[in-house]
Amino acid sequence: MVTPEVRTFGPRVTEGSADAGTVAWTRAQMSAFLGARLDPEHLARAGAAFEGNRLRGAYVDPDPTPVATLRSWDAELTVPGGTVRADVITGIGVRSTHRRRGLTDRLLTEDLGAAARAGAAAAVLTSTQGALYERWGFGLATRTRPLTVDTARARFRDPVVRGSLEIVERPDAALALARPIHERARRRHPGALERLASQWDSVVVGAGPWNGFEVDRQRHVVIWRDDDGRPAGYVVHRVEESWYATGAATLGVVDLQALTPSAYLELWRHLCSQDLVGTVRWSGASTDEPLSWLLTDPRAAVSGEDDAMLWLRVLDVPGLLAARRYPAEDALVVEVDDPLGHARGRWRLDTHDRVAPAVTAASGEPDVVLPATSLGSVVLGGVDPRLLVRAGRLDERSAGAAGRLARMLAPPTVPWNGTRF
Ligand SMILES: CC(=O)SCCNC(=O)CCNC(=O)[C@H](O)C(C)(C)COP(=O)(O)OP(=O)(O)OC[C@H]1O[C@@H](n2cnc3c(N)ncnc32)[C@H](O)[C@@H]1OP(=O)(O)O
Repeated sequence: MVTPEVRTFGPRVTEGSADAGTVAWTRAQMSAFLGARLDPEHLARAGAAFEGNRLRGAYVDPDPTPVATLRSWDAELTVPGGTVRADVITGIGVRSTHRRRGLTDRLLTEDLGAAARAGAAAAVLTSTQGALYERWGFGLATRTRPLTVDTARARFRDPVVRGSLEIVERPDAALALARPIHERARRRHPGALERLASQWDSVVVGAGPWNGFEVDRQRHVVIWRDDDGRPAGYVVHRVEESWYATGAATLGVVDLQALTPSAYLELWRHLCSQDLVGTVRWSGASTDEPLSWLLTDPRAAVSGEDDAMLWLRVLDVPGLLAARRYPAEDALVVEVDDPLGHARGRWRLDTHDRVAPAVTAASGEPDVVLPATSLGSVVLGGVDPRLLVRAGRLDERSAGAAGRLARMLAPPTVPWNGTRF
């Protein structure tokens, strides 16, 4: 059997058409995900949407179409108290005739190696399958928890309406207002990512390669301004089940970002007070939404089952640990086991200086020993190290070390990534 050759390149689009390599790569990736068959115009749009990304493919010559694909790019990832550069990975797809031959392993191992050499502190992905990515050192770091509101029961405790709302019809105008809000909001949530222009397209107009760039005309963007007229929150929503049969539609929240408690309250008041709406549902909500605390009847807002969102793979342990801030002053020696090598080692994490935590190579006995997957899960603060001790996934070598680590890693807000990719 011929061993496929791995090639990496950037997409090229000139005068409205994508080059042959970009077209073949995009077609292969769409087909691995059972996606839409794109015509040349849309292939060029897909290529343009991938601008600045790394396209990796495994090729069996002379076939110009790769049998396996992977796409990645650099983006800022929020960590508690700061940001790091992360390698964002998506589009891993293998032709059905070439599965289970180690092609994902090759593409992913190469991508992680290149990202580590280029100085990325971590790699992140969202996954179609939960059992897949731990073998490459990814740990589940953030979750979402769907929120469903019965609008007939939702009465807000605070009757005073603040600020003003604007329904922005034009997508470019909506984007110009929403983007700066998101840029500030994402820095408050460990696990949040900077968005590519193409990701904004999919949020605001609902168009992307997966649906043949079909515009979702059900989407509406509402901006909230404070009493001084400053934009401080927005919601993108769409009707999921029409009011036509029942007189009570289900409104889906696509994205909601609020910079202040008032922005959050007023956006939800708006969502829940519309005529012809019986239910509001946000599948991508955080696991600590304050909504039910704003209502006279907390049970008007019901939370569903958690879903896995962001998987994180640490590539640079000292870089990542030194970039975040810690609410507790302490010092621990942490040993990380990593078959791929990127995170392997023993470090002393000293957080006595709250502004400049020290991470140094250590030779003494470790207080905790954990695999790279567990480090990926705890490093943003979304998973308590004591839970992983109970699950046999973190070894506490000195008494109470997992609790001390939990206090050091506690995040300012629960990690949340509201952008699936
Ligand atoms: C970040 C993202 O892009 S998520 C999207 C993932 N892609 C998809 O779901 C599209 C459809 N599926 C596919 O294209 C492929 O089946 C993939 C990408 C899931 C796997 O690709 P393959 O090339 O077959 O994987 P590869 O042969 O490298 O297998 C590597 C390891 O993962 C294991 N593995 C492969 N698929 C799965 C799976 N679905 N669930 C659990 N383990 C799996 C293999 O058994 C192998 O394990 P081993 O190292 O212990 O032997």
